[in-house]
Amino acid sequence: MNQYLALCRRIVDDGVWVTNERTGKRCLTVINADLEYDVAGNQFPLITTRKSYWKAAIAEFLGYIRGYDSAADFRALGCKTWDANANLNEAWLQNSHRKGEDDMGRVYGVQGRRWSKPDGGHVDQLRKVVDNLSRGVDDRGEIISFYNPGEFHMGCLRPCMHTHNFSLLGDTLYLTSYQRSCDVPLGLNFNQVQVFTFLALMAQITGHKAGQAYHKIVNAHIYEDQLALMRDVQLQREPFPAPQLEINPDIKSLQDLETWVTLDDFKVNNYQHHDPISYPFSV
Ligand SMILES: Nc1nc(=O)c2c([nH]1)NC[C@@H]1CN(c3ccc(C(=O)N[C@@H](CCC(=O)O)C(=O)O)cc3)CN21
Ligand SMILES: O=c1ccn([C@H]2C[C@H](O)[C@@H](COP(=O)(O)O)O2)c(=O)[nH]1
Repeated sequence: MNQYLALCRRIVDDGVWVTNERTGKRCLTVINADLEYDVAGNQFPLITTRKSYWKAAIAEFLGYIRGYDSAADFRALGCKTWDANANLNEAWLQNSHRKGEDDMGRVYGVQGRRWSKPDGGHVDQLRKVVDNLSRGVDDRGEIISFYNPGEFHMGCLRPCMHTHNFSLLGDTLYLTSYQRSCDVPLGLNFNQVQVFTFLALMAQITGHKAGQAYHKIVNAHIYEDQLALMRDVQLQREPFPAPQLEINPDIKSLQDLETWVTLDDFKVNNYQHHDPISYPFSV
């Protein structure tokens, strides 16, 4: 939690105003942030200086794991975060690749599970990583990349957290995740939960101990209409100790994640938090 607050403070104190063409808003911006999560010690990096909707964050990630491309499928899991980008983003609404209501196009999970090969067929990146790690193999390329510039025009948004790189040292699994663009008041709440949970889940289904997760962010920003709430409300609050994440131990394979797992298979224990803060969202 302290590293999150330090990043917020750094943006408020040292950030530079940058105008963003896509949203038409100015963002207070810093470059380069390195966050680290103690998955081994189950220090769940949930924001405590406001109420954080961690279930929606896990649901969103489960949708990526399943390769979903429809905001309706995300809603069915308990996550509304793709509604606006799928249905209110003017450029995407005009795009001939959009297949209708709720379609997100070839984003995130579609690339992770069905990356198109130029000679036909698809690559299932996640399946390959799970299979290797389950055999105790780290080929130094256990990478899942959602970043496919050749298909950006076929999706509603370029991926923000775009690459997840797993590493095995002995029987301990590590994860390094890369993010090109980060909405610190809203998106990072979710992304911290997702990086942590991804490592915890992958360790569980491949039969390894979880180590640390490393989260590397390039452009970290606060939108102009979020700044006062962050500076004058959230940053004035004292954080509580980190809660713990409990995952149903019956989840044992990628197939389990693809078929029967729901949000009821995740619990957070000892979550103490301050009141909710409703930050504006930019489409
Ligand atoms: N501007 C922007 N920021 C983002 O963080 C973001 C995007 N766009 N577009 C794609 C996804 C969607 N994500 C989102 C979208 C909405 C919330 C949000 O509204 N969160 C609220 C309430 C969530 C709930 O009730 O479930 C929050 O207070 O955290 C968070 C992440 C993250 N991404
Ligand atoms: O997982 C996510 C997804 C999105 N974001 C934020 C970061 C930016 O504020 C927007 C995306 O806009 P771009 O113009 O494509 O950079 O969404 C996030 O923080 N986390």
